[in-house]
Amino acid sequence: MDPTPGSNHFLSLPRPDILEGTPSGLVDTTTLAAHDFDVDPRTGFMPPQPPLARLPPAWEPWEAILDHAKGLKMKLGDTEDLPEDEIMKSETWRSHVRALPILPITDLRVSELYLRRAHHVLGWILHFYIHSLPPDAPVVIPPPVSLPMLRVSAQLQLPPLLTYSDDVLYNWALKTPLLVPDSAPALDNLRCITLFTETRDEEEFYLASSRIELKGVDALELMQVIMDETFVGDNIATRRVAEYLTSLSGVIQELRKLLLAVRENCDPDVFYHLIRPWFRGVDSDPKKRPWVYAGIETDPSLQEPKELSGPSAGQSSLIHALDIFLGVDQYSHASSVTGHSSGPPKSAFLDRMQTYMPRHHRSFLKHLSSSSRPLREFVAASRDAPLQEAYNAAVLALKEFRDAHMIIVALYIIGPSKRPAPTAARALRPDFKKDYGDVDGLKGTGGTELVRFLKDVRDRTAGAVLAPVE
Ligand code: HEM
Repeated sequence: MDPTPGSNHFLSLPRPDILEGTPSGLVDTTTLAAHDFDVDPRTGFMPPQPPLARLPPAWEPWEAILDHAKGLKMKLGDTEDLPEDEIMKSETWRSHVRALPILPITDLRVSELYLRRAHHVLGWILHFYIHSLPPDAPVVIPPPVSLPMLRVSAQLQLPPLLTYSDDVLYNWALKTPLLVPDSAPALDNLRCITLFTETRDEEEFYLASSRIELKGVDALELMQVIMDETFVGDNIATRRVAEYLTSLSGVIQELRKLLLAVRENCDPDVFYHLIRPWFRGVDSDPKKRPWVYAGIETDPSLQEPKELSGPSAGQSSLIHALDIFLGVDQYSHASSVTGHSSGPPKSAFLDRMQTYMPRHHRSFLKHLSSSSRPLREFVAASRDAPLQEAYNAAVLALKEFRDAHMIIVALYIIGPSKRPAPTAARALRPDFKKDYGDVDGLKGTGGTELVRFLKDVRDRTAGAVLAPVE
């Protein structure tokens, strides 16, 4: 796919260097829809066209070494009783990574699509490298990966490791070509480009999120029309907002179903033992090893990375958008909900996760939260019982989405970590202490003390429900 299509095309305008900024008076042309926060009316936070699947030939060494890693079906470095030939196989691959040339990224900066693909490829190499290391080896990312990754990440304003955008938003292709050109892909017409394990389970894990993102377009559309109506604000608008909110509850219920459907093709034990450890960031490493980006000291323009949590759907802009739009974020994003009870102070987990989102999506969320007519205030001020009921139903639908999410977490993390509990999938609201014993030490890939954190966010979501109109 040529990311510079035709000399008179919008995307062919020079991409402003992100570190230097857009010259004053000029629009941000880093992506076609940058002026629209890169949110597409057909595909939402997913790009409307399948993401670039290969970099130009100058960066073929990265693509080739990633292909090599995928083909080797490497095992996790901390696999118990790993046979000697597996240890040698991954060490040989890592020695090839260390021997790569340090490729310049200057020419990648012409296109956001090149940079996205570079972050994806380097992120995957970096995680293959770190998580295939023997468990006691220090984590030192060699300069041929660390330096371009830091430089690409600075351009994209993302942390230098895999993010949700690498494994979900920009990790798909069409199974079969679209029947109607430029339409949104059907939910069952997606496949993934890059996987750690080449298993259907891993692909389904990412695609569950992709489907939620695509279905979420209906929610984004409703948010838009509701916002328009709240600006009108008369009686007819109030009635319409109530109707749209009822539709929004229906969409959130659909998202919940899509989330629960991950159980159809993703096996919890395969996920927990074989897939999930590849995602670990620095704060979910059981050995608490620091990550060293070797060579960083040779380039004064680079900064020591501060955010190194592994990819998590907590980085999905869609769920954040729902929180913000419904006014739930003042509860769920409260500064006390950090996901950490010990260690250095952290900011609210969900706010921290926004630094892992593509920057245009981050700006979209900022724009949404600075609305001069916040929905929750509009509903509270209306004293209109049907409107309030419709609003509360939407908030509760989001809480039910989080209830379902806890079922998934019980099934995919807590169960396998304590021996599988066959009833967990069917339990509506698992009693964690009773069913699984002490789970306080379990960490999410985002580094959270996951049970306490997820329960806290779920319970706080319901905190936004408005008291009935008297
Ligand atoms: C097998 C599937 C899944 C598992 C095992 C899982 C696990 C987790 C865990 C452990 C966390 C805690 C934060 C962290 O440390 O990363 C989390 C957070 C989160 N996950 Fe998932 N997740 C799954 C699928 C999804 C999907 C498909 C979505 C929606 C796109 C989603 C949305 C979220 C959100 C929004 C958070 C932040 C907490 C919140 O807002 O409630 N998850 N997930």
